[in-house]
Amino acid sequence: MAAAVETVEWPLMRRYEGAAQGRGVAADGWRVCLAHSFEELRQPYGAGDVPLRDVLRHVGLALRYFRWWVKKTCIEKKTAFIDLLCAVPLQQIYGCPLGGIGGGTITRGWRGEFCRWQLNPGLYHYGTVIANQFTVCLRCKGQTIYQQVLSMERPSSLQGWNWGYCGHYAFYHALYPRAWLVYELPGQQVVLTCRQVSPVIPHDYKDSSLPVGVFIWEVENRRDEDVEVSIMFSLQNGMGTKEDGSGGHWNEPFTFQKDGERVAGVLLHHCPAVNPFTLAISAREKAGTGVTHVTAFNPTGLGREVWQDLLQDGRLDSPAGKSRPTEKGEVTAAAVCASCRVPAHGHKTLEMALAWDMPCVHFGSKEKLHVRRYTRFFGSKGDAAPTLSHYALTHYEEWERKIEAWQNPILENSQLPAWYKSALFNELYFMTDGGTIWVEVPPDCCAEDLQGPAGAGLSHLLPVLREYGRFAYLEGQEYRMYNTYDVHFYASFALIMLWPKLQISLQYDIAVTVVNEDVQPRQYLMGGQTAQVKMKNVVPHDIGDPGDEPWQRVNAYLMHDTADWKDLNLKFVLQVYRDYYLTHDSLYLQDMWPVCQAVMESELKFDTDNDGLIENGGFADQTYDAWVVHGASAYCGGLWLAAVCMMCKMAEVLGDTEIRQKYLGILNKGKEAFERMLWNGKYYNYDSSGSDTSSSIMSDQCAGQWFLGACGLDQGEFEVFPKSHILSALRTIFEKNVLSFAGGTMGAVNGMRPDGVPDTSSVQSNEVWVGVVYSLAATMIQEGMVEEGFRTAEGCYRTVWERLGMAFQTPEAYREKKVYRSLAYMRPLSIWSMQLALERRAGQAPAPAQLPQSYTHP
Ligand SMILES: CC(C)CCC[C@@H](C)[C@H]1CC[C@H]2[C@@H]3CC=C4C[C@@H](O[C@@H]5O[C@H](CO)[C@@H](O)[C@H](O)[C@H]5O)CC[C@]4(C)[C@H]3CC[C@]12C
Repeated sequence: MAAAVETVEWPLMRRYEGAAQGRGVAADGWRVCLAHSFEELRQPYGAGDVPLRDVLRHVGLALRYFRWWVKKTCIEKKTAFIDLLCAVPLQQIYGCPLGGIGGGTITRGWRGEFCRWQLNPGLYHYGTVIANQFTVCLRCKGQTIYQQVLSMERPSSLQGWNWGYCGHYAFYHALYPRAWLVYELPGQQVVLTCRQVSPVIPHDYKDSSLPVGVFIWEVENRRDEDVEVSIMFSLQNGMGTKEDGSGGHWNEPFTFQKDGERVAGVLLHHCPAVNPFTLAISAREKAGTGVTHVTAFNPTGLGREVWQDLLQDGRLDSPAGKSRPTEKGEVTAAAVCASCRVPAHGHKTLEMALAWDMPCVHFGSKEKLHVRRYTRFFGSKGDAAPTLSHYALTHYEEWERKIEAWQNPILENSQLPAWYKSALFNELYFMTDGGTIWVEVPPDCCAEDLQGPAGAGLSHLLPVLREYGRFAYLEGQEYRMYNTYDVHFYASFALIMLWPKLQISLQYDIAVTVVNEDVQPRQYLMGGQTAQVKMKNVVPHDIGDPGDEPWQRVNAYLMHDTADWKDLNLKFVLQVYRDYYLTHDSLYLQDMWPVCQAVMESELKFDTDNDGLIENGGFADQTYDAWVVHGASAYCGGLWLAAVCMMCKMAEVLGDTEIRQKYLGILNKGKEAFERMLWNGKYYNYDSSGSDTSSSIMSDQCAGQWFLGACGLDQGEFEVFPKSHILSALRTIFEKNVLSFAGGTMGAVNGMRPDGVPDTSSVQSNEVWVGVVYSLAATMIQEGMVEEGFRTAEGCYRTVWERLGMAFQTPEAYREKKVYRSLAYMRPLSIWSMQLALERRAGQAPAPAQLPQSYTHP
């Protein structure tokens, strides 16, 4: 047993028996031995986990939901936007997804499997396609000495292949958007390192949109003789759904040459009635590297012909011409093989790619045809797979240089803990694998088409959307709503810091919906009341369901009527100023200003006693949508004061003295009311209702301060919350919600009673929300509690990535024991606010925006 790896640093490497470290593997990231298995298997939160009191409280909701679910799934034959009755079972298998932003994703597992598919936008198919493999063939002196599928599986199909690779000799290492698989080939003195690269590059709006992934195979020959090495990449035509056998799919070999660079491979044309696409597997031809192929084979049979073909000479037969279209019930696959000679004690590289071209997409309703972002560079005819493959294989080195230039300053900072470096980059997987879609605005589209019937009067809407397209990502893979806004508030830090133009574009889309309405009546499931889908002058909950027609029909969420939610409007105002502060985009600020005023006007009606502070409505009227709030509250009241403060600041920047005066008056009154009604000497009470749990300690009580601090609006004339109160509240949260919960090892519980027992008054007060914990950690860092901030966030990372096996599917929530809720969720992207807080402390954050010339005070 070599076990040369430090197991404290890599707790998931205990079973590693190899000695190889691989070639060029990053020093930081998430590392796991392929033989590892996670001991704790959690369950999705289900009806059985609901305490009797909550059962009684939610019985009406349960009945209404059940009725709605039956209608949706059994009568309309559609899937539910949240399926509480059929949760996706937890599989502890996922690794880095392949693909850029918004062109679809194919996730590989950490054991190398192709297992999670999101080619139809926002709609996931979970299933490992067994034919999708890399196989290695080694030949010495003209004889094949070793041929092995690089998979631990022993499937019932393709039994003519040599399966069952020993996982103790391989490990996986992820540092998104790259990942490495290191295979020691037992007894062969050959080490293979497969580096997987996707084009996810901050501030890049071209290559980051491409639906491609590259696999660079580094082959190390430690023998005293030369070895001929072949890597075969096999792929099924389709995603492993029943559609693969629907007939009419076909494959064809291709070569593509440009600027003296040549790639060769096979195109797999997949031809369903809706959203047809072409997959391409390919390799780069260069001196000393030969590329061969099998155009079509049966992946459901024994696979002997392909196996023998490779075994014979380390090459594939390479027939010319295309395959015939498949019959109904028939499935087809193809393979590409790259081969080279590696000298004794030498090293060689083989470069392969997977590209997919689904240029035009329909959502579930099939009403509108959308054209993906990458088509502006590669065309929308559906013939781009060869050029995409060539582009990927000739540009990945440049992508890696850019990725390293972005990541290295953080990775090389010895002050930062290793787990944080892994968390920061790996959590970014959701930017592409959040059901993400990035589409073009049609060229014939005019401002009126985009602004909706009410005409939003946004002067730069059209140029922004024309230049940068439209972007949407899901609340979660299991919560199928695009751009859920109360949650995006947390995640938006990743977007504004890395792809600011996409955040600006998303905000324009929200602004349009604000001024528009949808008067269609419907019943809301939580309260049972009937109200219209979307009211004018309020921010929607979400931009729609990809199973329907997003952008066109917003507010897929029908648990509550969110026109009465207290946080959505405020979160719009807070993001507008934050975005302006970080981008200095004054045109954006000017366009958003009337919208901010409109939503704040709507919000003012929630200040029923005119004390300058809004009140919650006695139901779960904010992002904690199953945790009731009465009267003034730390969470919404704090967000309100922060938004009022930002209204003053924006009015100042824009020279709008009247509005500035108005909100200054509200701010002064509201601050006084907030302190009087909620401050208890140690922290801000959950709410002012005086109920049994109104003195609960909410981990998110400083959310307003979090945003103010991120925008440098937390001191001097802009000090909204007294510094001493914020520090005392954060210390209390650290002591109670973090250290007194699960021994301080699982992050912060949402609600804690002052006596150190979690608040079980609602299903959500008793949960840890990973994204909230990362934002809390950022707030702590902003306030100088750096160690506490890292300790708080570390609990979540270690729980999710190291203990529960939920890598690349970080859930919204977990409890101390047994259950989790909503896998692969948007909110944890808030970890990027920790990075912003660290950069601000180090003096690297952008300078505050200057006043635009035309808007300077008179
Ligand atoms: C009689 C039955 C056996 C008792 C059943 C009780 C259940 C009906 C409820 C118990 C737990 C409830 C769910 C808790 C969370 C939910 C999430 C929510 O959607 C999104 O949640 C985010 C918070 O996590 C929020 O920020 C986003 O804006 C929301 O889009 C939808 C409701 C629910 C699923 C909730 C439903 C009812 C229970 C299952």
